[in-house]
Amino acid sequence: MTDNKIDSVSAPAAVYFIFGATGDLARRKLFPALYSLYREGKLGERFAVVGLARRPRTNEQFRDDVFSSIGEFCRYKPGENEVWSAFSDHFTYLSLDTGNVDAFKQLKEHTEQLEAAYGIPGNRLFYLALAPELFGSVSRNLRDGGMLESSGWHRLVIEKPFGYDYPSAEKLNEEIRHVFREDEVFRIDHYLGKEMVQNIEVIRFANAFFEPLWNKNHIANVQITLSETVGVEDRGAYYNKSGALRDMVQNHMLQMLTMIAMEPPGRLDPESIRDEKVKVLRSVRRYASEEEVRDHIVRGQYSSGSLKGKALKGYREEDNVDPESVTETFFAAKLFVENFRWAGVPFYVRTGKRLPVKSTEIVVEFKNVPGNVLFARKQDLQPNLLVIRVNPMEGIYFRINAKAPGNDMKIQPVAMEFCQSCQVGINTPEAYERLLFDAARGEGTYFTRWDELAAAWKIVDPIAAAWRDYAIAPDEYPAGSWGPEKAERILSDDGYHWWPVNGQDEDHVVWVSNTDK
Ligand SMILES: NC(=O)C1=CN([C@@H]2O[C@H](COP(=O)(O)OP(=O)(O)OC[C@H]3O[C@@H](n4cnc5c(N)ncnc54)[C@H](OP(=O)(O)O)[C@@H]3O)[C@@H](O)[C@H]2O)C=CC1
Ligand SMILES: O=C1O[C@H](COP(=O)(O)O)[C@@H](O)[C@H](O)[C@H]1O
Repeated sequence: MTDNKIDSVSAPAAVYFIFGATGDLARRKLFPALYSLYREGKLGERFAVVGLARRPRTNEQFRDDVFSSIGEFCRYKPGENEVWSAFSDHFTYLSLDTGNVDAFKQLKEHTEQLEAAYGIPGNRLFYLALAPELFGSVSRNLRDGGMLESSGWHRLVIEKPFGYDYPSAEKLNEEIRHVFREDEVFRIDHYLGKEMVQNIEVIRFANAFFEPLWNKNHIANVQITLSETVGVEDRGAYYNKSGALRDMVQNHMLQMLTMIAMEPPGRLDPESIRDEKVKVLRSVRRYASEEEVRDHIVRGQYSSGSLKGKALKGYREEDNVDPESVTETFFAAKLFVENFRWAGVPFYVRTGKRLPVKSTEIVVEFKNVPGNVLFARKQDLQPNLLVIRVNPMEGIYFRINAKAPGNDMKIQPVAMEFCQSCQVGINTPEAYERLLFDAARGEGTYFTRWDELAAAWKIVDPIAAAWRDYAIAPDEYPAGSWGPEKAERILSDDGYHWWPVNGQDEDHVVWVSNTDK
């Protein structure tokens, strides 16, 4: 087995095994990502893709599935042309039950033929687009079926959710680690693949004027919003067991928080960056008592309401959801990173389904200057904001105070904006594309290391336990609203408010943005 060296130019020759090839994730994200990488020349020609699932498919049927998935979800559209034909030739399908070791032996033979045909030196990437309960048995059968005996590298890419709580995550991790080394495991958090989340470290560490201000002396609070307009769609059965805390907070929200709060790493390599992120997670204040949880956390569930004039049903009426469910579809919290840099600075986070807009934004609110000394109209002074727009708009927005044109010394907030999506638009690589490419070239920075996951569960578990033990049920909010009223209160008690996202609620703040005009 060779080392997991990073190839920075293009993906090395490899076989990609897509377990769960007939499923939703493969169809919506993985096949389109592979096609985009191919179209951009990042896969080269020395690769093969093997689709694996239980239901029978011929190679032709499988290629047809891939074709329609790409047509629907990829930013490059496949025509019935030479490019498509050359690409699809790389795809084959094998019907396999992950519990059957003999099927893996058959897979080994199939793989060796492909490797000989394409000149692939035994590099194998296993993408598990499967329910997590199957991760352990797949890992074992890959080993017992001889799939890890090739001379190249072996990488295991796994999806969230990684466990239901810390003990189950630890058990899952042990099962995987019996077979794969930590540096061979790539745990996906697709938020880490988003352009603007990756941009945070550049904004912070490549600009002279942010880092000196990036601390408790100058930052009043940080707000992280990940709002969705969708409900639970057809994922009621999964979501009802998970809820917003496990579905979004344990992973995406805490990952964004760590990117904002981490110390500059000694070097920009995966381990140094992830070392710093783990330190942040370990410094997050843990809430466990009933009082702490009630005071700092908001748990909500949407009831019937409306959005853009469309009537929407409540969560409990959704398919495959228990009509008496106490699962939260909204989560907000006031968190603290208890270290020297951030002592006393609140990090307000909120995420929810059936909110008014689809938006992920991070707002860093700076402390105000002592306005009453120089400026008569103190109320004109608005705090400086740095807004990182993650999704769906991508860009950076910096709000400063300037003199309003005219004879009076009147102050108005103005915006300086870099709208990345206006410039590169739909060509921005999608998160899965970037992460698949990173995994194929052994670049682990934007994957979650086990100790990060463990630390995140240790923040989330006591909250879930307090909700259960003290019967803290979610507060209702009408679909299409910004969550329970208490979500405003956790800020207003401190003299703050949520800054509007996506230029919503314009009377709250002068939000002069080129993209919003
Ligand atoms: N869909 C999404 O957008 C996202 C999904 N995820 C995660 O990705 C994983 C896959 O999700 P998703 O694609 O939605 O799930 P689906 O239920 O759509 O697909 C599951 C896949 O697993 C295959 N499968 C199930 N049991 C076996 C088995 N014993 N042996 C071989 N194949 C099996 C199914 O095929 P068959 O029945 O033919 O065997 C199917 O291809 C999950 O962990 C999910 O949480 C994470 C983020 C987003
Ligand atoms: O992981 C998940 O993320 C999506 C939101 O992702 P985005 O990239 O569209 O913002 C969420 O809808 C889903 O519930 C969750 O499992």
